[in-house]
Amino acid sequence: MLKKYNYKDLGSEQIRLLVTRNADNANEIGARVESIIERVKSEGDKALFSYSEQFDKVSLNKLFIEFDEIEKLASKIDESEQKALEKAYYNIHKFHLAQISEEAKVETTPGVTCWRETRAIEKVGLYVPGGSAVLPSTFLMLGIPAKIAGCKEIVVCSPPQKNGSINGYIAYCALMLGIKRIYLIGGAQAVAAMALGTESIPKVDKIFGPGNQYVTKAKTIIQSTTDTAIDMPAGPSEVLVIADETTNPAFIAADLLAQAEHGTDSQAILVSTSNKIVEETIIELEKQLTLLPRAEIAAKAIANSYAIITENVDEAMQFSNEYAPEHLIIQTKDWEQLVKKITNAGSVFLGEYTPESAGDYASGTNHTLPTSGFARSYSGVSLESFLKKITFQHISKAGIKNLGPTVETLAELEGLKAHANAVAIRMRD
Ligand SMILES: NC(=O)c1ccc[n+]([C@@H]2O[C@H](COP(=O)([O-])OP(=O)(O)OC[C@H]3O[C@@H](n4cnc5c(N)ncnc54)[C@H](O)[C@@H]3O)[C@@H](O)[C@H]2O)c1
Ligand SMILES: N[C@H](CO)Cc1c[nH]c[nH+]1
Ligand SMILES: [Zn+2]
Repeated sequence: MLKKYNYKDLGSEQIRLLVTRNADNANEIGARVESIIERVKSEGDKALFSYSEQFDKVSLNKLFIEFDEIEKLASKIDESEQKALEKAYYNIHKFHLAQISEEAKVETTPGVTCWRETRAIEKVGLYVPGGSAVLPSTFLMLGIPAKIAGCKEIVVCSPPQKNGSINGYIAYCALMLGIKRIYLIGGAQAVAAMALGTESIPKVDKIFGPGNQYVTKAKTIIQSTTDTAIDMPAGPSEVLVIADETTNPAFIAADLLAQAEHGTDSQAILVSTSNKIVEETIIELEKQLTLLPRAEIAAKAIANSYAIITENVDEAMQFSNEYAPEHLIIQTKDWEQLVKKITNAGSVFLGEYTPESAGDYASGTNHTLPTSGFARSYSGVSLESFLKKITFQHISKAGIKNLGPTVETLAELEGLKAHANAVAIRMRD
């Protein structure tokens, strides 16, 4: 069950260890992923067929399914399920559409105009996880901003099901998104295939999407070894709940378990000013766990998690900022006062009636978020993730006369005469 610590008893080294989420077998995962990437590089599709047999236990005869099959699979899902996916689509679309922004042109010096224009990243790869649970919600979280951005080529990979196909929910999302082909590949091999290209899988410019430790490791390796970019490291799910003496322990337990059920390597942290609430949450966790189909997975994740008791909410916030959680839930009576004090978090859920699950599925925000402390430096996926901003400038004849001497002086002081000449040559009458 949840281990308990008193914040005031923790030294800086203990805090450092508590906020570090290194997997026990990180070296083994790294070595395995490197060899998967190498094999995809040298063998292409052949390696992909082989890894599907090895890891997904499926013998595929083709690496993708196309529109006819997607349409057939999508038609089989219940109307109520279609409606729920459509409602999620609508809200996610509305939130991401509002992220379109225009920037003004700026005249920095008379005759010198600078501005930025936005262009979509042309070829993007979306990874939709499907190992322990199939996540159509993730398909919407990635596909909707990619479509709004106007990406020309959208390559989608998701692990094959045991029948060598995909499930109807993924198919229904593909129909809504207008995506006509889905590649049946999972894990590190999918990331490698999209970064390097194979006979069947097109190489892309940027890879998006969450996944387990193999997927996340593959993304970080390809980011530094190929010219394909990634959105961020978005690995095993995490949540940190800040609670005080007024928080409902049943709500806390429910929110902790919602992330714990994703995988045994998920983390669910409670930081509370009240020991009583922590004790009651532990009782609630035990009660609610017994009702979950994925109780075994969730129990293991909870065993890897902990509760911290602090003197006040400011101390709780301080720990949360050090931990930099993927999801931060603040359920204290004065949650408004803590908002400005948040410095590191992927996505924040405020108040008693804001479960994190709402953001996972349908409130509108994106659930593809940085984990493992990367919320200190990365944002979650948004429309911007699929866009590039290109800077432009135009300088008139009068403008170069105004700016030229400054550029010449700076070029001279750096000893770069050719730079100075490129300006001087234009300033002669
Ligand atoms: N951070 C986020 O934004 C976010 C969002 C959604 C989900 N998630 C996380 O995504 C993860 C999904 O994980 P998953 O496993 O269910 O699906 P997944 O699709 O990420 O991984 C499945 C694939 O892993 C590979 N694999 C499995 N065992 C392997 C092994 N021993 N060696 C090499 N490769 C192996 C297989 O190729 C398989 O197809 C969860 O940890 C969940 O918490 C994170
Ligand atoms: N909580 C996950 C992000 O860490 C997203 C998700 C998908 N489905 C359910 N939840
Ligand atoms: Zn979730």
